[in-house]
Amino acid sequence: MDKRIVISRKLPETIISPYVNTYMITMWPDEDKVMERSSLLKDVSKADALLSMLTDKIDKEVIDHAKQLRIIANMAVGYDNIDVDYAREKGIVVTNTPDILTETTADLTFLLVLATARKFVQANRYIIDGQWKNWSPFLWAGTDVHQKTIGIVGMGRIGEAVARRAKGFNMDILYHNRNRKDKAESELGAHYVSFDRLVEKADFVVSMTPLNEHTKDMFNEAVFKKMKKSAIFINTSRGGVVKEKDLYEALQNGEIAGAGLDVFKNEPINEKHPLLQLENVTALPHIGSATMETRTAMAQLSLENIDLVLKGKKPKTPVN
Ligand SMILES: NC(=O)C1=CN([C@@H]2O[C@H](COP(=O)(O)OP(=O)(O)OC[C@H]3O[C@@H](n4cnc5c(N)ncnc54)[C@H](OP(=O)(O)O)[C@@H]3O)[C@@H](O)[C@H]2O)C=CC1
Ligand SMILES: O=CC(=O)O
Repeated sequence: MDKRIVISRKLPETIISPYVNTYMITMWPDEDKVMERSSLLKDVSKADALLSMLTDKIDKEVIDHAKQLRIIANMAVGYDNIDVDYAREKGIVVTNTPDILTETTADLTFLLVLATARKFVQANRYIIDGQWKNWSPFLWAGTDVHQKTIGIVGMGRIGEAVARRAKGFNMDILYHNRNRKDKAESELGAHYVSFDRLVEKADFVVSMTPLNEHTKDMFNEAVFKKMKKSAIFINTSRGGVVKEKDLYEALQNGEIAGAGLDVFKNEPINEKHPLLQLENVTALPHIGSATMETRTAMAQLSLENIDLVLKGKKPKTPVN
């Protein structure tokens, strides 16, 4: 037992137990509090492996503190919280958790499409608050999802899984990527269009792109102005792809009809944030992949990657 794994959030014992006789494991004791920066810096200096969360900023400072770190296993598919290039420079492997969360995240994304279109959360709050006095013809009338046009920006693993759900609702599927996806076009009947055409034509604009220097703030004032006034914007990728002030103004001024948001620029978003005051926003606390099955699989894959690298083998899901 000479190798040390640092885990930056409390994980269930059942997930950790296969490794406790092989590795020294230092685990942050809190499930819902981010590991303090000072503890991260201190612990990483002695670690051979770090199992990080998307809430940990793994930047040059952290990497420079690491003296013998061989792997950063991020318990997420997105890795915009990690300076991957610097890790590579230092010979540290970075891994993520692709595929195993695809269907779960697509379910949540499509849930946001439906919930936002049908004002699900607002109608639920209305009945619980005792405001329902009568059935009436247009009470909480939303908009149809079936047979509408969905536009997916970032037609990758999750984007395609969202498109499969949209096909089941007889939707027209538009998508935009930097590269065309022939299989998605032939199997799902998805149409490749420019970003501008997608935002102009779609009834539901869904963001599924990773956050990077090219996608940062890609949904901004000019883009919201191009959307239909009836359009609904869904974001399950990263808050950083949206200029939230511009989104707020578009929603407030009726330039678009609604938004379903699982992710925000600063998480957790403050409950007083202007976006959360709008009736036409359905908001969730970054729970795209949050099912017991999927989160367990993500933690297990992260530990498998660590185990492989510490045994001198190739990890299953490297990003660098
Ligand atoms: N809310 C949540 O809980 C979750 C959020 N996520 C987020 O979803 C993201 C996507 O995950 P996943 O589908 O597995 O990733 P993939 O890498 O499979 O898909 C991302 C897609 O985005 C496209 N893309 C990249 N850059 C651009 C760009 N500049 N413009 C347009 N398209 C672009 C890529 O295609 P191309 O290279 O051809 O452009 C690719 O097809 C993650 O990075 C993460 O941020 C993931 C899981 C859960
Ligand atoms: O946001 C979640 C992820 O896996 O990325």
